Amino acid sequence: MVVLAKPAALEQISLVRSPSVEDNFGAGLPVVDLAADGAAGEVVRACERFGFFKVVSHGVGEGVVGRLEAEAVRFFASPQAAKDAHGPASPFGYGSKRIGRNGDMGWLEYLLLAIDGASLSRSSPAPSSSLRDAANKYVGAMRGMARTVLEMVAEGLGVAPRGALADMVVGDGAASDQILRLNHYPPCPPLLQNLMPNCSPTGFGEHTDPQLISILHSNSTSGLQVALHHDADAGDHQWVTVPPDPASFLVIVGDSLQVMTNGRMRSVRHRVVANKLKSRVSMIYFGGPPLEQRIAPLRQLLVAGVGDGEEEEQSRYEEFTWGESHKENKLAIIYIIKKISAETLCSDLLA
Ligand SMILES: C=C1C[C@]23C[C@@]1(O)CC[C@H]2[C@@]12CC[C@H](O)[C@@](C)(C(=O)O1)[C@H]2[C@@H]3C(=O)O
Ligand SMILES: O=C(O)CCC(=O)C(=O)O
Ligand SMILES: [Fe+2]
Repeated sequence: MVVLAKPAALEQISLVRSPSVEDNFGAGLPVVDLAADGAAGEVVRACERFGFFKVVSHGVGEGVVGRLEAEAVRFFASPQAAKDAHGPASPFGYGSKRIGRNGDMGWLEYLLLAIDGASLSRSSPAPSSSLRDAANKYVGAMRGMARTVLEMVAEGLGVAPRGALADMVVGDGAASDQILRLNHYPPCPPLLQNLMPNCSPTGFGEHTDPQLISILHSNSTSGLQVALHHDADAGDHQWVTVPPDPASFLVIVGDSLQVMTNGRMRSVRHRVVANKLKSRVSMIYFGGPPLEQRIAPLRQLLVAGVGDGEEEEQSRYEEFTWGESHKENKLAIIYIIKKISAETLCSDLLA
C-alpha cells in the first residue's frame, strides 16, 4: 500500500483467517527468461500487469540455494530454546508468530537478517557461521539477479543510465538497506484443520513489500497467494495461488518501485496461507535503497512525453526518503491475523 498524494483512509483489515482459494495461476503465470532476447520488455510488461514474475535462466547455482535452505531447515528444526536465544526479532533476529512491531501475527517462524554491502552485516544475529557463510553466497547471487532485473527495468522504461535503479540497491559502496528473510511455516496441525476444514490459518498476512524489489525462493510447498491488480484498490481482490517451483525465483515489485515509476508498475499484495500438511520454507532477498534515498517518481518518466507537446506528468505520490518511510510506516501496511483462538490453542504445539 503506498501513500497517495491525497492520503487514502487506511482500512485496517484484521484477517481472522485466509479462506482457501480455488484459483491457481496456471499457464497465465508471468515467466521471464532472463537470457532471452527482449527480456527487458517482458520484465516491464510483467511488472506493469501483475507486479511480479517468475524468473528462469537465472544462473543461480542449485548448490547456493540448497545449502542455505538446508541451513535454514536445520536451524528451524533446533530446540525452541536454542531458537529463542537468537530472538526476539527487533527487528532482526529470530521471531515466532509475531510479525513486525504492530502486534501482527502469523503462523510462521523466521530469521530476519540485515545485509551490509554484499554480505550479512556483522551485527546480524546469524545463528551459526555455516548459516552465515551460506547466506553470504546466497546474498551475492541475489544481488547479481537484482542488478540484472533492475537494469532491465531501466532499459525497458527508457531510463538512463541503465544502472539508475540498480545502483540504488547494489551499487558499489551504496549503504543500501537490504534484508534477507528466512521463513518457516509449520504445517497446520490436524486440530486446527478440523476446526477450519475449508480455511487455513494465515502464515503471513496480506501486505506489499516496501522496497524496490524482493526476490523470493520457496521449497515445493504451496501457500503463496497474490492479489490480481484489476480491482486491487477497490478492496475486492482476486487471490490466486502461485504454484511453488524450487528451480526458479519470483521477483516481486515493491512499493518504492511503484512510486519511482509513478504508478506505472504496481506493488503486488501477497500473503501466505499455511499448508495443512507440509512445512513451507521460503527465502526472500529485499532490495532496499539507502536511508537517504528520495522515494519519488524518476524525473525522466515525468518529462518523457514533453517533447511531443505533452504536459509534464504530475507525481501521484507524496515525496519522502526511505528512512522516513520506515519510521512512519508510509509504505507496506500489513493486514495480518491478529489472534485466533485456535492459533492460541495450538501455539503450544508449535513451541
Ligand atoms: C508489520 C510489519 C512487518 C514489516 C514491517 C511492518 O511494520 C510493515 C512492513 C513489513 C515488511 C514486509 C516485507 C518484509 O518481510 C519486511 C522485513 C519489510 O521490510 O517490510 C517486513 C517487516 C518486518 O517483518 O519487520
Ligand atoms: O514466505 C513467503 O513465501 C512470503 C513472505 C513474504 O511475503 C515476506 O516475507 O515479505
Ligand atoms: Fe512480502
